[in-house]
Amino acid sequence: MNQVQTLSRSLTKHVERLEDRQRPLDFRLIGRILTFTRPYAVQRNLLLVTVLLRSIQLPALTWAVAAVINGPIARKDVNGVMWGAAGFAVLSLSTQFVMHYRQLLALQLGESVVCDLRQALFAHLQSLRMRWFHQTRVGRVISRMTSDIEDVRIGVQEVLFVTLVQVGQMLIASCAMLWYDWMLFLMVLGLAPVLWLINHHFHRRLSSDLRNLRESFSRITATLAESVVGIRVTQAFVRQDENARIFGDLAEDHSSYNTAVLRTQGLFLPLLDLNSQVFIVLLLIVGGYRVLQPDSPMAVGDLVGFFFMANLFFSPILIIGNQYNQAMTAMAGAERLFSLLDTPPEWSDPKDAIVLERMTGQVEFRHVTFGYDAARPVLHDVSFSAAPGQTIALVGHTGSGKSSIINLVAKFYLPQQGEILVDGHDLLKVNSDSLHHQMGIVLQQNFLFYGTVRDNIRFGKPSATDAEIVEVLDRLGCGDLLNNLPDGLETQVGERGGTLSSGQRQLICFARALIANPRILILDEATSSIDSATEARLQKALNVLLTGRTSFVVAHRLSTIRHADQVLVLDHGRIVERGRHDELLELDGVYARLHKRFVQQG
Ligand SMILES: Nc1ncnc2c1ncn2[C@@H]1O[C@H](COP(=O)(O)OP(=O)(O)OP(=O)(O)O)[C@@H](O)[C@H]1O
Repeated sequence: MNQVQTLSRSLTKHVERLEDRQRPLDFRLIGRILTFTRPYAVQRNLLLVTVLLRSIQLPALTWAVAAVINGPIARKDVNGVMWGAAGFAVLSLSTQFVMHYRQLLALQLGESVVCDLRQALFAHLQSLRMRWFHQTRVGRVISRMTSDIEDVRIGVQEVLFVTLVQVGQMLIASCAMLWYDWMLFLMVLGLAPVLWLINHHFHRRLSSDLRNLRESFSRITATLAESVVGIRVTQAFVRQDENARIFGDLAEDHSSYNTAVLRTQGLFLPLLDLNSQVFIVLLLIVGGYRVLQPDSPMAVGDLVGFFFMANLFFSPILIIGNQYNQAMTAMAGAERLFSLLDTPPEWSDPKDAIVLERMTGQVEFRHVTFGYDAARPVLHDVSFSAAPGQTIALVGHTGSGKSSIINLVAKFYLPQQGEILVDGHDLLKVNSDSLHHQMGIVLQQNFLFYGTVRDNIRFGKPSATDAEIVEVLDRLGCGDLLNNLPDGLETQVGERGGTLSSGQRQLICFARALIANPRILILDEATSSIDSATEARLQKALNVLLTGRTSFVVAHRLSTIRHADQVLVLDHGRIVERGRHDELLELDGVYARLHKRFVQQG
């Protein structure tokens, strides 16, 4: 198999993992969506009234035309025709009025439901624990919030009420046809399933063609995105021709699916039309024969009225077919949305959780064993104690368990065995918010949110004034940082802080942590290399940040380790050495070897 086929295959696999776009109607799900309309019961009930009126109005309009033809026109009664036309005009005006309000109310109801659903989903997402976020792809979370909710919105705003109007219209048209001529009505009833079957088959085929089309489009966009992001690698490895060939294949693939969609539409739409024409021919023959009978109870006007009603009976079949398709899409979206809403957080604080008032910052691990997957522990029987105000440096090879320890201190995960105590309280029994309020975290990636420098620093203390922010920056020895920024505190940091240098980003993260004045500080030192002047600055700021609080530092700088009260050396999830820097050097073990490498690299 050549490379083009391999890539296409792997992309196909990726796309095959796309979630199902449709699922059968499920009244449990529909009921659940409808519970979101409860706060808007008045609006929803008014909407149902307009739906009822709409289903009556269209047949009534048609009936009025037939009545005028059959009555005043047949009698050549000019006055009657004028009154009839006026009556029709009034009825038609009221029809438009009701249609306007039906659409408006449906629009408002759909928007309200979607807005509430989005908020419920966002609040729920924030309550989920770290493991869920690690296991779930961001794209999936975003599509819950966007395309799935959008499908539900269309379901509420359009599908539900349009279908009700159409079904109502069909029922009333059926009654009218029965009244005009029950035999002709039976003929119409016989044709309805044929039309429904053709329509259903058409939609199924179209839906499968459209799915192929969507998937091929996803392959194109995925390849395009990769090509743009990875252009440097492409050019460096002179892969342009190869990539162009792969892209060409995908583009041809997409084109063939597009043709298939058009071919399906081109085949079925005339077929549906033909079906209607056949129906008209049959109705003309049978209806005409019945009217022409000398003792026929059916007048010409009745036949005209019957034609109109038959049209009102058949046109909803096509519309309902379309809506049915949309409804199945909404079902798939709703099912995914609700299954996310029903995902419980991995754990919750006990009801009587201890609220930590003012912590001293004493932390103790007692025989802690932990694994992201319980069957595969990454920390084994870890025990240590950190006195208030101490700095604990975590050192070890990559994957040795340093970040896992800070994940446990921060109560992002719970251990499988052993206990973690803060101020003597088992973390399991501690109220998480009260812990997090007194905890500061500075991560390696320096995550900044979209907004200004001020917004980002205030994240640590929403009530902080500008004076407090400036004071914190001064304490960190980086007051001049603001002068170097184009708009001072007002400077936009761009997406993820993209408009700032990595040193500036780190300082802002330090300020964000310091302004909250945490009792426990967690710091994953950045490994990115920065110039020595910035490095010295960060070190000074770091010393300020660490002073007076219990700190856990995943240390990458020798100076941080030297100043630590305790260095914990990890190897394959176990603490293999512990002590101060000098003591560990004397041991001449794992740490001494790591140190040698540090010094050589440094
Ligand atoms: N979210 C996760 N899900 C599953 N396994 C994980 C997760 N995070 C880390 N691990 C695994 O746990 C082990 C310890 O990882 P950890 O991140 O604690 O190491 P580390 O010492 O901080 O490494 P580094 O210095 O590279 O950041 C590794 O084997 C890693 O593959």
